[in-house]
Amino acid sequence: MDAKDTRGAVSALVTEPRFAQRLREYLEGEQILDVRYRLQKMPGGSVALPVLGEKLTEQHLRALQKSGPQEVPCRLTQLQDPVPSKAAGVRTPAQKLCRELQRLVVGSGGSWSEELERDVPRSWQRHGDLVLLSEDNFGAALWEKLGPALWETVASALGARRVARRGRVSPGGMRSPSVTLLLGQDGWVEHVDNGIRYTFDVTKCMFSPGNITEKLRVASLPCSGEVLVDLYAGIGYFTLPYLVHAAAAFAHACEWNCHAVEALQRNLVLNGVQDRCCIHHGDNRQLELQDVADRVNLGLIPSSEEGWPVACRVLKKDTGGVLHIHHNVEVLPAPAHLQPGVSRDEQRPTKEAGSVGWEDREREHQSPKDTESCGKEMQAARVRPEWQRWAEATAMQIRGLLEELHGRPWWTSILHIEAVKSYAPHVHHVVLDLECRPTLPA
Ligand SMILES: C[S@@+](CC[C@H](N)C(=O)[O-])C[C@H]1O[C@@H](n2cnc3c(N)ncnc32)[C@H](O)[C@@H]1O
Repeated sequence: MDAKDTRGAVSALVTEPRFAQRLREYLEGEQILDVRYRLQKMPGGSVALPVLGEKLTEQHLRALQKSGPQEVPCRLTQLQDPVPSKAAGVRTPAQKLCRELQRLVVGSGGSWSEELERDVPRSWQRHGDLVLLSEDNFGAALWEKLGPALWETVASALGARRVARRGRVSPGGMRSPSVTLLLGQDGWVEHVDNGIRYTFDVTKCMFSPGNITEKLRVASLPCSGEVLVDLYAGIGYFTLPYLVHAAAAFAHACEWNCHAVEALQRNLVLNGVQDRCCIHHGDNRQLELQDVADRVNLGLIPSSEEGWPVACRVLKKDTGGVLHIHHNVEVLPAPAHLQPGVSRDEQRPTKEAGSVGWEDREREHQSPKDTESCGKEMQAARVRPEWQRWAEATAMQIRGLLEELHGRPWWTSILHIEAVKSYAPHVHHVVLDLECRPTLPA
């Protein structure tokens, strides 16, 4: 049966108005009425009923033409400009995408299947006019046969002009994304986050939308007059909020990926803060800087541990400062029987449960044992014990590094543990705000 849709057009059966109701009932009964589109009046007064072209068979047409009381004289046509029904009007972008792809596949001579339907993306990242698809979709062999029309359809269904697809972030320290541009000339995009403009090439730099809460938190930190060292600056995800909103006086931004450095340079200019930032292009472990920072950002996961010695070196040796240490902490689920009255679902970590702060606590004259008392306070506030244990071990280790470096006692204090996001099943990206000060002579 040659009743395939062509791209943008919809198959329909045309009949006289007096047969329209009977035809409609038949098509509904056979589940081939295309409810995504309205019935359409045709020139000359006939009525066109949209049908699912890929399901309409020769048998259907024969049954309709068969003489007798059920006879419905009709002919097949293509509606070039179908009008979406009300039901179609409330479709989500994902449904719209699926529908357009279905039409493309069928129109190209293929047949739609559940496998293809499962292969259609349900979510994506949008960067202005570019949609970034994940690596999990369009795996079926048939997609490739559709050529550029596939990506043109994806773009038009999602109201975009460019399409790119992500592979896995390459395992090296550069965190380079393996993103391929599928439609469009280049991968440069622009984002505005919390009033800050970021531009970067999606095919060359990583973007972490999940870090938005941390970017907002950083923006609200009181950093007036401070010097920041951002050891893993990337395109400036954190450097910029520190400079633009948190009023840091100056930032040293370390980054070894030349593409990220290029984006960072552009972003500093875009936001008018290029005079307050020095970019150190290279491996931060070789950084020559020391004794300059009031605050050090260590935004690398799964661990920034390799940067801890350099973070200690750049902290001001007479007054110390605050480290913001990112880390992925693994949380092992407690057996349900050990948690009376708590279902497994309730045990699942949530962002809200994990965000704890006690900025109000007295910080003067703290000694290293304060780390322990912080621990009790945090547990009371439902910090995961694993986060707590990791934070305490880190605080001890950093204190050791600082004492070894300067040959005198220092204290460290856990100010806050922020849960940024969790990765299934039990890995949590957390940020430890650690205050580090040299102990004043008695
Ligand atoms: C997670 S990404 C970007 C970061 C941003 N802080 C965020 O969380 O969205 C970490 C950045 O650190 C850079 N990087 C990793 N190790 C580095 C090193 N030893 N020296 C300098 N840059 C490094 C990577 O190239 C990458 O751009």
